[in-house]
Amino acid sequence: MAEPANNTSKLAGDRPSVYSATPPDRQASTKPSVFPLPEWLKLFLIAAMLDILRQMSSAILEHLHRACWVTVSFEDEDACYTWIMYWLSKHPSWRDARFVQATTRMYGVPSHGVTVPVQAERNGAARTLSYIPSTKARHTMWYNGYWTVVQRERVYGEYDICRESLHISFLTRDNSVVDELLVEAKQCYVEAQNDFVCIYAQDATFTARAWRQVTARPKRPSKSIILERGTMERLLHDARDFLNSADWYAKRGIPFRRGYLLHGAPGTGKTSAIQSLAGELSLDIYMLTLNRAGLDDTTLHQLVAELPKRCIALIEDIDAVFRQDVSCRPSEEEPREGQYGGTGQEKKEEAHCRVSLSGLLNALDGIAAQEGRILFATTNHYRALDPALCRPGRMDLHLEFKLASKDQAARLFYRFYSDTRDDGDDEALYHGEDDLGTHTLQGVAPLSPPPTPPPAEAMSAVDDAGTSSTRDSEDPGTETDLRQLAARFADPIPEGRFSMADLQGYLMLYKDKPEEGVEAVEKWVKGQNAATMNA
Ligand SMILES: Nc1ncnc2c1ncn2[C@@H]1O[C@H](COP(=O)(O)OP(=O)(O)OP(=O)(O)O)[C@@H](O)[C@H]1O
Repeated sequence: MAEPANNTSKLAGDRPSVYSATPPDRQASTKPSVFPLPEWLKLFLIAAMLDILRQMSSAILEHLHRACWVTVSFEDEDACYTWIMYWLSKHPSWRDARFVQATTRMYGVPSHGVTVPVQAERNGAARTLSYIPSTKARHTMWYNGYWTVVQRERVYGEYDICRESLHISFLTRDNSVVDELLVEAKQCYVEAQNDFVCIYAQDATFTARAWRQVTARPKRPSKSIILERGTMERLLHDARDFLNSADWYAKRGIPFRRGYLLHGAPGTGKTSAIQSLAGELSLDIYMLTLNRAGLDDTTLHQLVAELPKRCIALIEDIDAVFRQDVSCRPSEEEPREGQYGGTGQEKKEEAHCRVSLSGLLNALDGIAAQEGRILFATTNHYRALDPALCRPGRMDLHLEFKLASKDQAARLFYRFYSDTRDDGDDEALYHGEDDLGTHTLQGVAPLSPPPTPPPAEAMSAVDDAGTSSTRDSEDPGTETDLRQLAARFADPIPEGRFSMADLQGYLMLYKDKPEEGVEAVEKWVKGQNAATMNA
C-alpha cells in the first residue's frame, strides 16, 4: 500500500511542490492574489473581527439589559446599605436558597433575622444567625412580582480595606420599583429599631470619612436615670422644646442651635442620660472621637457635614484632647490623674491627636448650624475646658452630675430590686417608681420585714412624698418593706462620696439578696474610706 505513494513522489521529480498539490484541472482557474496576506496577518484580522463581534454583542446585551432591567446599587458606607441588608436577611426567599452566607451580623438591629431552623430548636444559642446573599453567587428571587437578581460584591481598596456593595436588578422598565424597595426596607428597619437607640461612630479606616453604625442599645426609660430631682426632666423638656422650636428661631433670626455640656465625676450617669434622652426623642447618636488616629480638622469637618439632620452628636470627654496643650487652663480643682480616668493609653492617643481647637470650634458651629442637630459633650474636667468651647451658642446648658446623695442611693436601691420579679410590666414599674411613694407600685419583689426600724434621716430621703400611696397600694406590705430597706441602705452612705456606678457595682454583689446588701453596706463604706485613706 505504501508503494504508489513513493512512486508519485518520484514522478513529481524536481517540480515545485506547490504545483504537485493542485489537481491539473483546477490549476487553470487559480489566480494569484492582488495583495497576498501573510498567514499571521490573516489570523490577526480574524481575531480582531471576533473581538469586535464580541464587544458588539456585549454592548447589545448591555443595552438590552439596560432597556429591560432596573438596577440599584448600595455601598456599605451608606446607611441604606444596612436597611437593605437587614431587609434581605428577613426575606423569605433565603429559606429555599441553595447558595447563601450565614452571618451573626445583625446590621444594627439586635433582633432576629431569618433564624436558622436548627438554632430555633435548640434553646440558648449564644448568637442569632441569619442568611444573607453570598458574595460568591448571584441570587435570584421574586420581589413584588418582579424577577430580581441580587449580587453582593467585595472589593479590596487602598490599605487592603475591604468594601462591600450590593446590586439589585429588577426585570422591568418601571423604576418606581426602587422606591418601593427603599420604602419597604427602611420601614422594616425602622420598625425593628423602634425599641433601640442606634449608635454611629466614625469609620475606623484611615481613608473613610463616613459614619458607620456600631451598635444599637435598648431604649432606656428616663426614670431609670436617677439624678438630683428634676434634672432629667429639665433636660428632656429643654431638648424637646428645642426640637419643636425651629420656626420660633427662624422668625427671630436666632441660629437654631443647642449644645449641652454634661460635667461631673465618672460614673454619675452622663452617658446614660444622653442615651436615655436619645431614646425618648427617637434620635440616633453619632459619637465623635476626637483623638482617633487619622482624624484631623479636615476630616472632622467632613464628618460633621455628613451628619443627618435630626440626631444627637456626642463628644465624650471633650477635655481629653486639649488638656495637655492647646487650651488647658490649669486648675487647682482639677482631680488627680487616675481619679477621673487619664490612663496611659489615653495620653498616648492625645499625643497623636491632630484636631486643633479652632478646628473643633468650627466643627461645633457646623454641628449646631445644621437644623435639628443637638450637640452633647461630656467631661470629667469641667474647669480645664477652654472658655471658647463652653460659651453660650456652643454649649447652652451646662449640667453638673454630682456624686450620689442619700436620696439617689435610696432610689437606686429601690429601682434595683423593684424589677427583680419577672412579671414583665416595665411601664407600670417606671410610672410607679417616680417618687418612691407617690404612686401605686407594681412588680415589687416580696421581701421579709427589716430587722430594725429605718433611721428617720434616711427615710426622709425616700419618703418625701408622704406615705399615702403606701395605703393605696395593692400590696402595701411589700412596698413598705422595699422602701424601708432602701432607706436603711442609704443611711450609712455619705452624701457626695460615691458615684452611682459605685453603688450599682455594690448592689450587683447582692443581686438577689437585698437584705444582705443592706446589712453589709456600712462595712463596705468603711472599707472604701479606709482604702482611700491608704491610697
Ligand atoms: N444617675 C444614675 N442613675 C442610674 N444609673 C446610673 C447613674 N449614674 C451611673 N449609673 C450607672 O453606672 C454606669 C456608668 O454610668 P455612665 O457611663 O452613664 O456614667 P458617666 O458619668 O458617663 O461616666 P464617665 O464620665 O466615666 O463616662 C451605668 O451602668 C449606669 O447605669
